[in-house]
Amino acid sequence: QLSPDFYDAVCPQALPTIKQTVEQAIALEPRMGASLVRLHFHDCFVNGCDGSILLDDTSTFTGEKTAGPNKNSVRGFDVIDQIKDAVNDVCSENVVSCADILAVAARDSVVALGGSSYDVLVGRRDSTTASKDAANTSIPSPFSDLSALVSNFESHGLALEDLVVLSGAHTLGFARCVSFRNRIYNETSTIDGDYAASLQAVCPPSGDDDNLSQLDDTPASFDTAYYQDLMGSMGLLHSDQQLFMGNGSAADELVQNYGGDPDAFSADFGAAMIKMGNISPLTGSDGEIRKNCRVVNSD
Ligand code: HEM
Ligand SMILES: [Ca+2]
Repeated sequence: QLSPDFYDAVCPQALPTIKQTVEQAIALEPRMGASLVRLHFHDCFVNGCDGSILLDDTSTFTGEKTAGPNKNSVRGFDVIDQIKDAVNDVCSENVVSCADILAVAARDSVVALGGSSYDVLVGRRDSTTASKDAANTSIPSPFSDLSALVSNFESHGLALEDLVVLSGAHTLGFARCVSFRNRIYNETSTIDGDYAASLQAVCPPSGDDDNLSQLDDTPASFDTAYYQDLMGSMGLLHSDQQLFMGNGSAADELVQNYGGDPDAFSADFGAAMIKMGNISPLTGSDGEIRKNCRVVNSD
């Protein structure tokens, strides 16, 4: 039901406007591209790509922002507000959904940081609700083993191939010390020693939980360094290194393939993002087009 030209008739300026705002934000801070890609992922994995992650908590409503995987971690909400304001100006406030803004902003971020473009499918509508519980249970944990990661992705209709290529999003951005502390102190058999030592310098055994480390060697370039890092036992997260354990598994082969084939990675990444973006969208008369991405419409 989603289509690449949903806005062509109703607001031809929608997609160019989103792109322009994304490019401005990334010019100010390259990491914002990573943060926007992740927002779309954390939206889609919680009851589908319906903009639920964008709803603010209120005194009577608890949304997804304070769920474990999101709290003190997901970012980019101000940029989504800027984009929404800009499309509300060129279209009308009830035309472009927040869920579509997330999908398009993710694509534009990938492209701005050097990835290949793909046609985003649009026409999603926004939820009128959100689920902190679902956010806690549906988003994969960085402490999971491969089998749990595969099961999680399968529960969202995604296969091992999708898991490996979508994890390639970790070619961008950063993680906090709390997300990789156990790996750098307790997983000595699967981590490069010099790499672990360099990380221990920014992430002490306790405290400094929010200190950051880049997820791959080139956190502002959409490239294959992530896969090369995995092959060198330099995956930052436990879940990253689970994709390459050097035992000739199907996951290992996919990592090896992408590590040596940037074109295949870029092409397959785009296809997998489209697949992820198709998870349970609201369409037709379901949901609404939010006027403000942070709150459900009042009328
Ligand atoms: C396979 C399971 C995955 C796990 C366990 C996982 C886990 C994580 C964790 C723990 C962080 C760092 C958060 C923090 O420390 O604050 C992170 C960052 C990130 N993740 Fe994932 N992730 C997964 C898959 C994905 C996918 C599928 C995408 C997008 C398609 C994605 C995109 C990102 C990006 C871009 C960042 C950096 C964000 C920034 O710098 O603001 N991740 N991920
Ligand atoms: Ca990179």
